[in-house]
Amino acid sequence: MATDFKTIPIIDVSPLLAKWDDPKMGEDPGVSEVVRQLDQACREAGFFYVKGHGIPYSLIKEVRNATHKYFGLPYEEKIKIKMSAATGFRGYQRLGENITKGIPDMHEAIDCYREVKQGMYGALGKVMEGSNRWPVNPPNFNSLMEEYISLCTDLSRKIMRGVALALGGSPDEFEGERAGDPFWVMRIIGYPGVSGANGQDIPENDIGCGAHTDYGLLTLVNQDDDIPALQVRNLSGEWIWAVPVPGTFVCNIGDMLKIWSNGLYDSTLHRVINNSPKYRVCVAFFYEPNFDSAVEPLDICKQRTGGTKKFERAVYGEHLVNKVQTNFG
Ligand SMILES: N=C(N)NCCCC[C@H](N)C(=O)O
Ligand SMILES: O=C(O)CCC(=O)C(=O)O
Ligand SMILES: [Fe+2]
Repeated sequence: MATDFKTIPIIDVSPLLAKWDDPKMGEDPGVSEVVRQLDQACREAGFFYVKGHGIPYSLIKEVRNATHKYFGLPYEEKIKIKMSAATGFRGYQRLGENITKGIPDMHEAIDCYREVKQGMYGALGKVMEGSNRWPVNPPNFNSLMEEYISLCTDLSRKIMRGVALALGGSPDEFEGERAGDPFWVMRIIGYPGVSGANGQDIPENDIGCGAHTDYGLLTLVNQDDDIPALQVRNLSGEWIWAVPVPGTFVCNIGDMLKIWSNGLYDSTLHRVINNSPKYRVCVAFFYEPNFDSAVEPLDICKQRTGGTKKFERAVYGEHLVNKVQTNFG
């Protein structure tokens, strides 16, 4: 459960990354210190900044630059990769198309998901079947994003090994049937600056993305360096800014980790408001359980929270499909 945190901690994960595949990683003093910080951040805020992650700043920047270029194209160009139920909800959605708690969000986006081949998960996977839709402009967008996805997947897996230790488990707690074959989601998002929606026949409001929690395990947010817009809600309902810290990712916990941890860690509400005159982009990478993973409180976490389970079992793929279907009406 989130507390009345006022700031979001910064965690240097480099000691964890150096030892991630060492069977004795839990005994390493550097790793133990990272694990302690992860545990505190996950309990208090459900949000932290990650530094020392090893993903080159040049790539992080290039991903955002390419995103600015794509959203800067004329609508007719962007809509060539339109998202629909027929594409497995992959592709471009215009401003106001995504809905949060009944209100259209003032963002446009490209949604991408791990590929789901026909029949891969039976009826469970049907809605998400499809391959990603990539723009031809800017050139190399596809390969750039594929490289980025691969690095974000590796980093997330390693952070989850630290989280597993923080929960008192073995580093492999989230491997295998749980998240050894992680589903991933990536949202490439653009938020017009104030008045940016003018002339597009879209109802104006100032909420770029309404208050929500993320759906899976961990999110890595790559946001523009110069525009504060992401806000995180603390226990008393104050909105705390996750101001950009160049070179870091904002990392937060999703709904499935809340369940697995039996509420030791919570998926914290957050929202986006771009009050600046500048167009803001964010590339959010979501590291999630196996699509068909049945998620229920871990025994080690139940023991630490009074012995009873606080959440019912959820199948990750069902949770995702429910969300996707309500997001687009
Ligand atoms: N895959 C993730 N986490 N996407 C987050 C989107 C949040 C907004 C969405 N309309 C909602 O209400 O969930
Ligand atoms: O734009 C951001 O900073 C965060 C976006 C977000 O919360 C999401 O897509 O789930
Ligand atoms: Fe989010």
